[in-house]
Amino acid sequence: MATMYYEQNINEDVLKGKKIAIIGYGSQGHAHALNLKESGFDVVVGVRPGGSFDAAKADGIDVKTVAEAAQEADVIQILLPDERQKAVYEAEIAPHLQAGKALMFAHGFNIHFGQITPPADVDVFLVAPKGPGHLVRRQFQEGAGVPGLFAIHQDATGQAKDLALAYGKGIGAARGGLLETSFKEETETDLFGEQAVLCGGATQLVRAGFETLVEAGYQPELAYFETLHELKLIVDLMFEGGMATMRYSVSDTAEWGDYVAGPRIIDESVKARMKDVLTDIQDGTFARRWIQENENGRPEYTKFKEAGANHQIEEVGAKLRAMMPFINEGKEKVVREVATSAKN
Ligand SMILES: NC(=O)C1=CN([C@@H]2O[C@H](COP(=O)(O)OP(=O)(O)OC[C@H]3O[C@@H](n4cnc5c(N)ncnc54)[C@H](OP(=O)(O)O)[C@@H]3O)[C@@H](O)[C@H]2O)C=CC1
Ligand SMILES: CC[C@](O)(C(C)=O)C(=O)O
Ligand SMILES: [Mg+2]
Ligand SMILES: [Mg+2]
Repeated sequence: MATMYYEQNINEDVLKGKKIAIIGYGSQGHAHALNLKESGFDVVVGVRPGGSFDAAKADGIDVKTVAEAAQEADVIQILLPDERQKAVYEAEIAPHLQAGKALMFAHGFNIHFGQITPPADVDVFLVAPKGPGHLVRRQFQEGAGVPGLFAIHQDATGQAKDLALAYGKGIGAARGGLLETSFKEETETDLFGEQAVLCGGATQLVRAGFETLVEAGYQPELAYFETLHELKLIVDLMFEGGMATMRYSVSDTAEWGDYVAGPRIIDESVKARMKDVLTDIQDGTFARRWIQENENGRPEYTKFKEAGANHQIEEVGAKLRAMMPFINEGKEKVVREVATSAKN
């Protein structure tokens, strides 16, 4: 059984009075910084001048360079893209990691795969929300919370676990539940989930369904509604009450089709390939390829991104969503960021 912690089990006083540096103000960074600030913690954001530096300032956050924020903080949470963390850590964070400070992550990639090796006299732990940063922020504002994982890599002060729990409470994750894990388990399961199910699996399933209908002569707009738009509504029901609740709401015809056709699509061969993907994660093959891809200037990443953005489903979807402004009500920030993001 997992060990879970909720708000009522956590005393956040251990983190009160400490200065928390959030390094990066992107998807997770803005959510952690704003949620912690509104939970009464002392937050400084460290980011390079330009893009998100100005966004943090506009949000009323105390913003400094990465080195300045790391220097003045007791707790340093690295919320930069995984592939940038090593370089920024070595140049701007490590020189300010005095004994007794805490170094944090929201994903274990750089510690687990040996990219960053902190000194032994600092605490090292992670608090990893199980959801996108913009939803971590949105749900916090709504009084809800995205659940999270926490793990301790080094406990130099004897306070690492209490600090991690207090931090998790500050960002709202303890409203949904904080689950105790290890860096290895968090890293491998997070990579597997995003590759096989949440991002890779889901987008390929939707894309294959859309293409199958369009290639068979059905209208692309209808195919979009059927395979992408409605997926959110179906998943909402699973989210609210599990698969049984979804199956209760759909027709018996749909439920029967679910039982007989589902296993024809996602069969044992899919599971075998999921196991291959997991093996590549566990033995470091995936990490080595991603690190190498970045060292090469991301040629394949750029090609895949362009192909995805130019797919017909995106063009059709954009037109249909423009006629449904209610979809993005209160959510303009994410949509605007996607439109202008070069992520470089
Ligand atoms: N995205 C998510 O929802 C989740 C992410 N995580 C983990 O959280 C961490 C952060 O990921 P995510 O939020 O996606 O990251 P983002 O890609 O959103 O981070 C962007 C931020 O990093 C800054 N940045 C990038 N390069 C540098 C640099 N060289 N020097 C200083 N600042 C820099 C950007 O600044 P600028 O504006 O100047 O470019 C921006 O503030 C990762 O470890 C990830 O695995 C964990 C759970 C979910
Ligand atoms: C599912 C992708 C994720 O792991 C996340 C939002 O949890 C990420 O790395 O962004
Ligand atoms: Mg994740
Ligand atoms: Mg991830």
